[in-house]
Amino acid sequence: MNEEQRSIFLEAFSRFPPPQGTDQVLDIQTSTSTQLISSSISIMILILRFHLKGAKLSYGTAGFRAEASILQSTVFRVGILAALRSLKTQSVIGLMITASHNKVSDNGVKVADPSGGMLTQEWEPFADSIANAPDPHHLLQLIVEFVNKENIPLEGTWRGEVLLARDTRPSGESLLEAAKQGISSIVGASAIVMGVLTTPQLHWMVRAKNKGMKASELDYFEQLSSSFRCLVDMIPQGSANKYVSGKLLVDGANGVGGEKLEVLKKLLIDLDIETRNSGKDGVLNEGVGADYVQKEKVVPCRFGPPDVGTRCASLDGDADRLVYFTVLSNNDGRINLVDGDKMLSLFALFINEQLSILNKAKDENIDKDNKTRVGVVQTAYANGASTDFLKQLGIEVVFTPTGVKYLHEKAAEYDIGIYFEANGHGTVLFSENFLCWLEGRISELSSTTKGSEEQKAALRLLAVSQLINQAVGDALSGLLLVEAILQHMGWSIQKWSNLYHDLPSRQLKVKVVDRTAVVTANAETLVVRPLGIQEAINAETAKYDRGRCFIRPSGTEDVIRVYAEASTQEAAESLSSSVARLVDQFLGFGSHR
Ligand SMILES: CC(=O)N[C@H]1[C@@H](OP(=O)(O)O)O[C@H](CO)[C@@H](O)[C@@H]1O
Ligand SMILES: [Mg+2]
Repeated sequence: MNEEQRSIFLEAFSRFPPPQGTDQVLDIQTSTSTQLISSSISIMILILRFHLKGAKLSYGTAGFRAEASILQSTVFRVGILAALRSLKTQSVIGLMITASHNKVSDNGVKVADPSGGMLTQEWEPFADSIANAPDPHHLLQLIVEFVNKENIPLEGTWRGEVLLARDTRPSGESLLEAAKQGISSIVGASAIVMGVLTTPQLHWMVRAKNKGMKASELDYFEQLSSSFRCLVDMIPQGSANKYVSGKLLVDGANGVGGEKLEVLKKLLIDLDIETRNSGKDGVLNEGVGADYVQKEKVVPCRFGPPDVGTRCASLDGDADRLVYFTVLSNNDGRINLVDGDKMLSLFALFINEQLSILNKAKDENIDKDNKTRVGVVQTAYANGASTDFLKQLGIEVVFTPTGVKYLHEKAAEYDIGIYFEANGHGTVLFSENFLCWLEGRISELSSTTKGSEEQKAALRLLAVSQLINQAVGDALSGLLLVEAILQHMGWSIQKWSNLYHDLPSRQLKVKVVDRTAVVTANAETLVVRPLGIQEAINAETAKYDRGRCFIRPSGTEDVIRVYAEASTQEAAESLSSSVARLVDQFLGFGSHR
């Protein structure tokens, strides 16, 4: 045992004295490296303190989520995983304590990889197995095996570094402490507490830090505000009109997003924002927030008739989702929703416009080889009208299963990849190659045709790449991009909303005996098991004009989700109910709503 490990051990030892019999477990490490043997003593002591209280957990689509009081042990274990990931990649890793749009008594934990993206899917089985290890013996054995299998270097000079943050949930502080203990229990990796942040801020910082860029919270705000300013400064004369210049009302979901928007707002001179539900006197996600607004299609608390016609936006609990809406004038609390699909369409239009200005002057032959590959990524939940609209623009549209980890991966294959889930989580990714080409083009144009439209288009694209979060979907950066583009186009929210009209749709959840009995293919649009159900769904769907319907097991709840679209609301309701009945018939009794 070297000096450093000895001090880690002694420090942990003094805080968490070993219970009786701990020395017996040391046998299982005898075949591993000396580094792990020595640090395993302190890990074991900590494991005993953070013992799992009997819940079955899965890393799922967005990390572990559960009732906060049972999460101490899980978060501690994810801390160990984050430290190992940092050692394996020799890079800074992120660990976020949040349960996003879930109720305030829940919490969760997820890991950001060195790129700032989600934890690699290859490590998810390990995350599941350590989260569910029944006892300290088992847990330590899993860690030892994994370290050996992955050849994780425990003996180098790099000890690992994990940036830690949490949202505003009251349980966050003690869970953050558990994460810190987990992180430092592995050969003394450093846990750097960033405090209360939005999820995308943490992902942004991890990415920036690993790229050797400025990575503080102030740097984040400065990058967002200066790139926004840059876009606004290049708005063609006469474009910005009175429809856009009005106030923007933002529902902060009583979470971290509202709080951060208040800070960002001070740096924005070109935007009049009023934040409501910023958490001072309301409950997180209760009758507020992007998930509530998008799923229920009703106004959030503190919005109502006086706001009719005003541009409104709603963030979710950890500010990685954003939707826009307007309050309808018939005073029944209903809204006109402008969702993730419409944001995607707006971004695609703007980017396409800039690319065509930029490429106008290019030599036809060069153009053929250097054509910028723009791709749009959606899921089966995207409204069919949005997909038609995008295809009409001549844009390549591809589909992935639900979950941003899939969309992000696909979008990264393009020069410019735009992805959004209908619920408002998404971003625009620019490839390194494209950015390199763009910078070259900007300097070329600066020396030949400075101030030209081509040069401005190139500068706008560069500013978009700096404004929109390159690590993960980000409500704050998404909001600024929407606002900049609306000002650029001189569009009101109504004009934006009228780009196309959503097909009426309906989502239901059906409780079944075993949701894993449903196996899907083709980006979740076809059911291959149980046999026969897809044919039955097809027969129902065929009865409806513009009917489209699919089912899939949720990755975050114990339900089968049913999604139906049709030419009228009544038809969408009817199709979804018939298919929910089919789910009951094939998969056991249940109730749906
Ligand atoms: C229909 C729907 O909104 N599904 C959501 C939801 O996943 P499910 O697997 O459908 O439960 O939570 C995911 C994580 O937040 C999000 O990525 C996804 O879009
Ligand atoms: Mg969220």
